[in-house]
Amino acid sequence: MADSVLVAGASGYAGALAARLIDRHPHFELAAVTSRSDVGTRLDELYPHHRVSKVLEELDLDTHADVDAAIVAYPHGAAAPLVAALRERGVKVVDLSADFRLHDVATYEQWYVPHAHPELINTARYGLPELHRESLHGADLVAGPGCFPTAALLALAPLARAGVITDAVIDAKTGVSGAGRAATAKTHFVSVDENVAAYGVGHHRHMPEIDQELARLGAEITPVFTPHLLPLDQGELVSCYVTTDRAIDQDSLAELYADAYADEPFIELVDRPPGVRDVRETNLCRIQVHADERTGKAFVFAAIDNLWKGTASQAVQSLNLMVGRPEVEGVEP
Ligand SMILES: NC(=O)C1=CN([C@@H]2O[C@H](COP(=O)(O)OP(=O)(O)OC[C@H]3O[C@@H](n4cnc5c(N)ncnc54)[C@H](OP(=O)(O)O)[C@@H]3O)[C@@H](O)[C@H]2O)C=CC1
Ligand SMILES: CC(=O)N[C@@H](CCC(=O)OP(=O)(O)O)C(=O)O
Repeated sequence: MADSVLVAGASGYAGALAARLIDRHPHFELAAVTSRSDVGTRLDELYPHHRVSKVLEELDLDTHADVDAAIVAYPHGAAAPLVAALRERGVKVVDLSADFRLHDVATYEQWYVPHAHPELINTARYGLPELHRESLHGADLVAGPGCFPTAALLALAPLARAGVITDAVIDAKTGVSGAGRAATAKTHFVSVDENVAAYGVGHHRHMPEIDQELARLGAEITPVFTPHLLPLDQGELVSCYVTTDRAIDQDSLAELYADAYADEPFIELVDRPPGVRDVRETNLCRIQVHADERTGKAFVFAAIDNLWKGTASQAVQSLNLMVGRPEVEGVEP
């Protein structure tokens, strides 16, 4: 029997895509899509390309919580109360926000806002299946990783697990959809078009998440992380420059990554620099490694689609594991 799934915040970029993936999924049934400002509008009026005809409704827990699972696509801070209400009613949840990613509530509150449900933090699993698959099987609450942490952690995990990283620089580029549906002075067409600029310099909210997850993988470092905004709608590239405690030649580096990702359906190892177009509208992460003889550093480049592998399709990948379905179902490469 199909598992019914609610998508809350479906009028936003990530929620709308999640609704489309659930609607097309062979096992899940899209039970309802909710929003505050677009109630009564068909989702395909807002996003014709997703071709989901369901009408957006105002969230009503009395009716909408009668589902097996939910994807919550609210901004951070707004997500936690809904997640808590859904968990209270026994609904499995993938939360796309940052509310349950950081294990330490003080760190969360330092970088975000006061946390409404800190008691749930330790019940959440980090939804990066390639690195934490076992913990996602049967999980009730999964925190979808940030888009930059997804790409950066997939890029760095084999070296981190090998215990060889002493330092890293993560230079990141992203498309504008990462900022969500509402335009701001920073994301307005006129600001972004024909332009490229760094942002969040020295204080981007994904820093503590990357630090936390790298430490879990065995690299207790504070990497440099700087994102740049590009005039793209979707797509994200991280260029990582890694200092290691020993020399690693190209063959050893390539072998390390080939072994680490041998059975991963969504990781593509390639021998030329990946571009965001190579992975557009897929759940793939495409990675190239380069042992740089001149500097002795390991270079790792990773490209994802921020809305897909960076959030919505990765959420479906996790949801598959949470309910015991094949991991690739509905998000096949
Ligand atoms: N875009 C991306 O690439 C990524 C996004 N994420 C995360 O996914 C979540 C959704 O992001 P995205 O789709 O880009 O954002 P959007 O701004 O496009 O969408 C946010 C959604 O939440 C609703 N919403 C906004 N404020 C509130 C509130 N206070 N209470 C309830 N609902 C609210 C909005 O609709 P309405 O105002 O009508 O209710 C809308 O449906 C965020 O937590 C984001 O950080 C994570 C990784 C990547
Ligand atoms: C272009 C742009 O602004 N991108 C966003 C990406 C946010 C994201 O991945 O989501 P979370 O907020 O859920 O971590 C940013 O840099 O904040």
